[in-house]
Formats: sequence, C-alpha cells, structure tokens
Amino acid sequence: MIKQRLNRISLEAGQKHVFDELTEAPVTVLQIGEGNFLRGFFDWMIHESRKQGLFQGSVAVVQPRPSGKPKIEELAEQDGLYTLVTRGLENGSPVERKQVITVFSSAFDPYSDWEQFFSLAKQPQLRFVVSNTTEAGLVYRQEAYSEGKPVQSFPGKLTQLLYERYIAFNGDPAKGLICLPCELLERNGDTLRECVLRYCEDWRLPQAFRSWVVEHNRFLNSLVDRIVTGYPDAKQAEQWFAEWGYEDPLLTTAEPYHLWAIEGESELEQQLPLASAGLNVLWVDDLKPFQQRKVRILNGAHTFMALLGMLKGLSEVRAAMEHDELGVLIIRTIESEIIPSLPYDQTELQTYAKQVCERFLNPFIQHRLSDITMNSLSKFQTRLLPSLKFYLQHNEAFIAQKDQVGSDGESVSLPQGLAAALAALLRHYRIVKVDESGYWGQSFTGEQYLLRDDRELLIKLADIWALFHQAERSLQETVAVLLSLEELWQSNLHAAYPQLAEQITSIIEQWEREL
Ligand SMILES: NC(=O)c1ccc[n+]([C@@H]2O[C@H](COP(=O)([O-])OP(=O)(O)OC[C@H]3O[C@@H](n4cnc5c(N)ncnc54)[C@H](O)[C@@H]3O)[C@@H](O)[C@H]2O)c1
Ligand SMILES: O=P(O)(O)OC[C@@H](O)[C@@H](O)[C@H](O)[C@H](O)CO
Repeated sequence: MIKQRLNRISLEAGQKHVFDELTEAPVTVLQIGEGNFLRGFFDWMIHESRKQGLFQGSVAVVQPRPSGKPKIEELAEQDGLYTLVTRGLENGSPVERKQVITVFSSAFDPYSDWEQFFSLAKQPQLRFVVSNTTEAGLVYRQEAYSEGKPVQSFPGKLTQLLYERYIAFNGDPAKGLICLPCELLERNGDTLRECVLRYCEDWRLPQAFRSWVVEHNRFLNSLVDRIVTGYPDAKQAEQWFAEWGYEDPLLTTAEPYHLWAIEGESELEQQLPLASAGLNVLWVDDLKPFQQRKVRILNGAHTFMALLGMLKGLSEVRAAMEHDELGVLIIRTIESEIIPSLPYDQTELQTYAKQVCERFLNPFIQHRLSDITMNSLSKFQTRLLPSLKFYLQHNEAFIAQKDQVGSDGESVSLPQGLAAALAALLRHYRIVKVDESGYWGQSFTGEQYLLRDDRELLIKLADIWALFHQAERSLQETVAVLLSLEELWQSNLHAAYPQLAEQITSIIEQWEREL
C-alpha cells in the first residue's frame, strides 16, 4: 500500500483525488521492470487513462533481477510517485510538461518479499503483466525450480507466478493473464510464451497447467517507440528542483512522441483503454512493418551515430545530428541505404525517417550517446546487420548474374554509410586498457570510455586487439579476424566476403589519418 509520505514529492494541485483513488484501486497490472523507459511510457499512459476515468486499476511494480541499484526501494520510499517531464516539439511548437505520475499502488523487491509477489497471483482482478527487462532479460535461462523462492530470470518468475495463479483459481479460464512484454525484440510476445513453455517442460509442471497457459493466457507482440532519456544533467535537475520546491531522484524525461503498436484485436482496447484516452496506441494485425521500420531506421541510426559520435568526441544525439559530416552521413545512410533495403512503401518510410530526424534534433532533450552504446554488440545485430546483409547479398546476386555473361573480378562491397557503421563498431570496441573497472575503448581524440557489453565477448575482443597492439597483426588482419566471429554476425562474414576487411580497414585508417 502507498504510504502517506508526500513530503518528498508534492502532488500537483487537483491531482490529490487521483492519488486517493489509487490507494483504493485493485491491482490490475503487474509490472516487471522499474526502469526509466516503462515509467516514461507505459506508466505515463496508464496515468493519462486513469486521469480521464477510463482505467480504474493500479500497477504493482517489481524489479526484475536481484542485482543492480535499489531503484525499487527509492520508488517505495516515494510512495510509488515520481516526476515525468515531457519536452520537445509538438506540432512545431515547444512544450515542456511536468507531471507527477500516480499509478503504482505498490513497489517492492520480489527477492525479499516473495510472498507479496505470490499474493498478486491470487488477486482476482489482475489482468496484465507488462515488462521491460532489456533484450538481455527476455531470454530463457536454464535454472532449477525453487519452491517458495524466486528464480533469477524474468520469464522463469512469470512461469512461477502463472503456476501459482493456476492453482489458486483451479485453472479457471477467466483468470488467464495478458502479457505485454515491451522489450525491443522482434515478436517479443512469442519469445516470452516460448520461454514460459520451456520452463513448464523443464520443471515438469502438469500438462493441464501447460494447456491453461496456452489456451487462456495471451502473450502479445508489441513495438514501443518513445525516446525516454531518464534523469537529466545535474544543472537542469537543480534548476527544476529549485522551481518545484522538491527533489526527485526518480525524475525522468521523455519526448512528446510516442507509439505503441500491439498485435491484437481492437476489442482488447476495452480492457486497456489507451487509444480511447487519446494516446497513440495501435492494435494491428501485423506488427512486422512497424517493427522493421523503427528498429532499422531509428535504432539503427542511433547505434551508428552513438558509435561514431563517441569516437569523434561527441556526447549527445543532437550534437551528432548537428555535426557537419556525421549529421549528413547519418541522414544519407537512412535515406539512401537503410530505407531502400526495406520492402515497404518508400515514400511513407521517407516521411517516417524525416520525423525521426526531427526527433533526434529535439532541442529540449539530452540523449547521451554513451547510454545508447551500451550493449552495441548485440544491438548492431538487430539494428544494422540486416540492412548491411541486404547489400552484401544483393551485390553478390548482382555480380553472379554478371558473371554468367562473362564479367568477373568484381568484389562485393557495402555502401558508404553502412560500411562506416560497421567500421565504427569495430573501432569503437578497440580495447586499449583492461582494469578493475572493466574494458576501455579510446576515441580518435584520445578520451577513454568504459565499454558496457557482454563480458565474454569483451574478453575475446581484448585478446584479438592485444595482438594488434603488440604489432603481431596488422589492422587488416585484425579486422579479418573480427569479421569471422560468428557470434557477432550470425555467420562468418570474412569467409563469405573476404574483400570486406580491406574496405573496412581503409575507412578506419582514413579516420585515424584525419585526426
Ligand atoms: N529509453 C528509451 O528511449 C527506450 C525506448 C524504447 C525502448 N527502450 C528499451 O528499454 C530498455 C532500456 O530500459 P530503460 O531505458 O528503462 O533503462 P533502465 O536502465 O532505466 O532500466 C532497465 C531495466 O531493465 C532491467 N534489466 C537490465 N538488464 C537486465 C537483465 N539482464 N535481466 C533482467 N532485467 C534486466 C533493469 O533491472 C531495469 O529494470 C532497452 O532495452 C530498450 O530497448 C528504451
Ligand atoms: O534503449 P536502447 O539502449 O535499447 O537503445 C537506445 C535507443 O536507440 C532507444 O532507446 C530509442 O531511443 C528508443 O528505442 C526510441 O523508441
């Protein structure tokens, strides 16, 4: 229950009744993940819908894993309240809106309060499970079932919760849940269902439970889109806190733009009234076009500019977009390389891309490139590699066709922008130092930055680059080794396209010369 500790966060005038209602509202949503994104996206949507009297429930939020900073404790200490500032251009005019979001009726750590977690399973009005545990969290991880104790993984915990619910309600078909994972994975709902079913098998749970999961629970695929930049820089935070008369360590910031495309029938809107609250929530038959255009255009461009931008000593998205060469390169890559690789209406894609670039240029939001570069090794695989492979395969087919009429000796290459993106990834992960803090890369301007990525991959990359630093391998040989790492490209790029190493090496060498 929400504790009456409103001294840390003062409610805006007129909002008190919303808060009072919340303390009485049944928990209809379990949220797994307390991060910035869900608080700046899903919880804000629920808040808007509640404000209009459309959504009557409340949200119970838990952290998804035992480690990490105890943000959930801070949230509980703040009675589940936090501030969201939405700022940017809306229909061409600048807006800056501050809201205290009131949707959480409880915030707790399931690892120290497992009974409370189980008690949610027995809550008849619970209807939705929403999650965002990053791509790293929505995975199957083999682990033993533990009676009365939470397992580590998010899908494992969800299976435990569903099993408790199945038992509590004797397999009542009406008590199945609707799961809405928000992780940026293609077909995230299908992935979650597969993980749950694997746990059913691993843990030898009754067949009748498995059937109940399949027949009476939904795992919806969805795509989220909103730039949520979290806590602002210290100067901005101080200015706001002085203005508001309170400090909020859980303050988060977001752009006005938002889209949630959910693959499901529009009747579900009755249970989750978000579109009816005026929010840009679309119930769609096929999510693929929404997914591909967003991940390849927006996230692809983000990953590219973050990798190359940091190498050039830049720190924010807007600075990268306003940079003479980089800004032009990003726009050209989206328009002439990424969009043509997508099998959808090209004019619509160009319009979407224009909107995305305007969002990147949002003068009111500070989006740190270093945040975007986190886990770039896996992000590259979903966000840029498909566009890149499109060209490699098409060039190959084109050359093969010409070979049949007697032309040979041509090499398969990448268009300029995507080649630069690949070169930037490899150069960004040129590990120059390893210490107790981790693995360090170094920009063209000599600044060192900590690489945040899969540890096993970093160990491997450090070993590869060590031979280059010891002058035992040339740059091109190093690039060739990197291009043959199947775990990075889902295939051996060097074996398939031996000429690629030369193209990538010459880009990196040119950047180094331009220093
Ligand atoms: N911030 C945005 O603009 C934005 C927009 C769309 C999608 N997203 C998605 O949100 C994710 C980042 O979330 P955020 O911005 O809220 O960051 P955040 O750091 O505030 O929150 C990350 C959340 O994921 C959990 N998490 C991290 N690694 C995990 C793991 N291995 N297993 C289980 N849980 C794990 C954390 O505990 C936390 O709850 C990204 O994966 C991104 O795809 C973010
Ligand atoms: O959040 P990440 O780290 O997965 O990716 C960084 C950005 O590309 C991402 O957060 C976008 O801002 C977001 O996907 C916009 O909807």
